[in-house]
Amino acid sequence: MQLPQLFLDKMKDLLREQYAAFVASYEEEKARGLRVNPLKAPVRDFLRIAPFELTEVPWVSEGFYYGKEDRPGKHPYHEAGLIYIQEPSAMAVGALVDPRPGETVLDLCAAPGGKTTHLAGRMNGEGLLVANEPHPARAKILSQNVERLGVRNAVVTNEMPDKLAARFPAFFDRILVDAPCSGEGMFRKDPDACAEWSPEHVTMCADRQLDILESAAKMLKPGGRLVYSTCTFSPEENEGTISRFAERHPEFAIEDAQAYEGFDRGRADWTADAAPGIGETLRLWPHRIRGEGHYAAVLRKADGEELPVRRKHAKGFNDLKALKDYFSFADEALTVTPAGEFTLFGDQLYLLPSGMLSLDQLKVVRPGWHLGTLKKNRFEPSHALALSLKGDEVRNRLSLPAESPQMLAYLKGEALEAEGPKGWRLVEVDGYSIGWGKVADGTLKNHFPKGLRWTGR
Ligand SMILES: C[S@@+](CC[C@H](N)C(=O)[O-])C[C@H]1O[C@@H](n2cnc3c(N)ncnc32)[C@H](O)[C@@H]1O
Repeated sequence: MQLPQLFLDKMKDLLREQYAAFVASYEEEKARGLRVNPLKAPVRDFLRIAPFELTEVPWVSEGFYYGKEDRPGKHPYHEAGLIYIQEPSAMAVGALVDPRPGETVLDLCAAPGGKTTHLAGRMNGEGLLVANEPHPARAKILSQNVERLGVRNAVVTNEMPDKLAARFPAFFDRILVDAPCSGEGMFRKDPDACAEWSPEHVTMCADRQLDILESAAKMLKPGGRLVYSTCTFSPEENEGTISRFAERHPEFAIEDAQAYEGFDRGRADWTADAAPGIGETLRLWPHRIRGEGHYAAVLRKADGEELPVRRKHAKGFNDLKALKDYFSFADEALTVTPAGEFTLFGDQLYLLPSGMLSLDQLKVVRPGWHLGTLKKNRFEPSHALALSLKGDEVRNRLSLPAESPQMLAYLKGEALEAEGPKGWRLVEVDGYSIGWGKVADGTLKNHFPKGLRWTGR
């Protein structure tokens, strides 16, 4: 692989005796990783059914390497949201954020959603997760991944960080800034990052990272945890950005980020005016672990009183007459009735996560748990609702084995034979929800979304 000469010269200077091993790592196979989604299945249950060659990623309980011949991204379990394909080093970041159920969490640079879905899994559907991505097309992909993994408590926004900072001052318990960067750590995986690289790009990225951190700092509660990460090696974007931020923000202290075998520490000698604690940040190197390059820092904002702020809470939509068809659907098809603060976007019905602030004037891709469409005189449940439901939350289900011809036919959008009562039926793969069907006269009409169908397979 052809790496930029200026990049190689710089790495040689920094790494010295480790340089040869570092360069040799570019000739090695990249590590392939997947993360089990605990919102769908506990890890031990997934391991019982997984048809892949899995070995544990040492730093994340939900993370596994898979074999070279495996194609987990093309398996019905992927479609059902049981797994997320994620680069193993990147999994370390979600674990450092370490969110708890019930907390208020922000993922500020979130697409395509690897870390958002990791955080969501750890929050177990409780609390509020705001996932933001300024690039519109990427925000859409983020939203699709939130849907596929059956996340109930996330709001997806498409904003610049400063716009969010004005709306959410001192609001979040934990914030992740997985910053846009020069991507040096991904050259092996992503040749585009390699082609874009230049010293000027590194400097531009470092300045942008500082701006993003400024917004994040405003949105964190006193005592809150801020995790900063990049997938690049350049000290300017790692120790440099964190040191510049810490100098401007004495209310933040760098905390010890938990290290595992093969993880290295941030280098105070690689930046001018290194912040105290820079040696407690993490560097992950491809020649030291089975994963790509990453950097991560954990910071804590000092406890203290913030000036009281007036918050405008999201106003729910509670027109019971308009919601009548939704409640009839829930009565007939479900054993639970998702309820709380509803919100309507056009004819699309959502449930807002608890504690959500007003979304007025913000670009919102997904305002919460998508329940379905309020059609004229009937309610049609959404694919997101199907993916987030467990078997015991629905009255009627049809579980198909992953390898069965019926499963493939369902994913291709075909109708299936089905006995039993008329009405909505949750289709499952080996007991895990994957979509809706509607039964009448012995036939299950296929409601697997057209855009997701497995055509050509
Ligand atoms: C490293 S990627 C995030 C990867 C993601 N966290 C994941 O795990 O899947 C950085 C993201 O930041 C977005 N971004 C670019 N400029 C930004 C800005 N000024 N503020 C916030 N995010 C930005 C990029 O579009 C990109 O999607």
